[in-house]
Amino acid sequence: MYKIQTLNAISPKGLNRLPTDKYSVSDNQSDADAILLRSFKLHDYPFSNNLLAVGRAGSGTNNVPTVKLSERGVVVFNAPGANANAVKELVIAGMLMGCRNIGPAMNFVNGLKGSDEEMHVAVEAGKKQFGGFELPGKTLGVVGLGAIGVKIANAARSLGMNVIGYDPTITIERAWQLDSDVEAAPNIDTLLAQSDFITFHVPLIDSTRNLISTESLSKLKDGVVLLNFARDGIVNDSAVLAGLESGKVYAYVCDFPSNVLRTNPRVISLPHLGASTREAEENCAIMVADQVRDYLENGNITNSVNLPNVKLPRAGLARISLVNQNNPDMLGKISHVMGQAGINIKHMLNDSKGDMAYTLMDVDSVVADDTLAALAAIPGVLKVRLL
Ligand SMILES: NC(=O)c1ccc[n+]([C@@H]2O[C@H](COP(=O)([O-])OP(=O)(O)OC[C@H]3O[C@@H](n4cnc5c(N)ncnc54)[C@H](O)[C@@H]3O)[C@@H](O)[C@H]2O)c1
Ligand SMILES: O=C(O)CC[C@@H](O)C(=O)O
Repeated sequence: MYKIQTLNAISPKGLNRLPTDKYSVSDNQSDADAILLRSFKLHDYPFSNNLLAVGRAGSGTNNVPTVKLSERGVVVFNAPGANANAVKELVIAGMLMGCRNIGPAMNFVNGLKGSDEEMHVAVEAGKKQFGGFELPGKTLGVVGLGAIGVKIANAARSLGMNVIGYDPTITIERAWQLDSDVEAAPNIDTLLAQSDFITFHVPLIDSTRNLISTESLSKLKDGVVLLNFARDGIVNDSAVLAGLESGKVYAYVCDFPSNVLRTNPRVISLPHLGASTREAEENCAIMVADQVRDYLENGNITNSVNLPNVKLPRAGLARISLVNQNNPDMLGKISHVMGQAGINIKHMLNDSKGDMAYTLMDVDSVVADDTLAALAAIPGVLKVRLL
């Protein structure tokens, strides 16, 4: 029986992929084999020695201590693209809310008093304060052209906007998906200087902190609509406040409220709602549950952030799965142990990602415990399993 610890509400559509005869799923599990979570901050979590996998039912993994888990040979999965449409739709809504002053206009109406007739008079007299502007012909700058950024860039093109994107590590797959009229910015400063709307879709890492800061704010046009549906910290809240006061920033729409900005009338802060649709929650949970199950039962890896994709159809009596450091001669040492045990390797697949490597071997012999112990004793081998 595999033990699965859930640390956030994971859609039952995903949990149902883990059959109850093989999986015990609970939010209070000891010695879990795998953890499923969304935004739970895992950095100080006491991991069990049994832990094999962490499944992030979402895209960002900044709440997961991936380096620490890699050192323990734990595979970290995420669900790339599974919530991208949900975020795209909210960003398009955010752009429209920002340029049409929906927040201040709703506050105005909510504050009206008197009869319906008196209200109609106040509405017609007051509405001029909330006149906005339209999307066609304006330039949207998209920072980060991954699963979400590409969808937003393409949607904005279909709404008649000019789109400029910046992503120094865009993948070939994403570049193929991008509308050919999206312009590539040579650097972020060019994007900041040309855009009327700017939206961020990058992971929170050292190089993406404070992409909007007091310094970068000066590079913006006047009256820009800024959107942050990526992570808290990518846009500096104090810089935005200064921008709102000076007129550099027309409106700020974000998924990460703070006390500095929450009550500002030109700010729309949402409670981290980007991925909160029924469809996105189901997509993420199904994707991550399937990936974790395939790893636990077959050793196959799909969509891991710390290990390579390795997938081998089962063929043989037994399968050995090894997570190891990406050091020279690991395969030589592994093959030597198998040879010493007189075991012929029927199929073998090995690949690496950064400092980590992974090996799957199918064999037709019974594998004794001392062979597994000899594999585990190879310096640099972090996890060995017989499947
Ligand atoms: N608000 C929400 O609920 C919500 C939902 C999903 C994702 N997110 C956040 O959005 C981020 C992006 O999600 P995604 O699914 O598109 O991820 P993704 O991995 O598909 O795309 C991220 C892109 O950012 C690019 N990038 C990295 N550093 C960059 C830099 N310095 N400048 C420009 N581009 C850079 C990468 O090359 C990649 O193409 C996630 O990491 C997560 O933090 C938030
Ligand atoms: O799970 C959520 O609600 C948020 C997920 C989102 O932040 C992500 O990075 O995918």
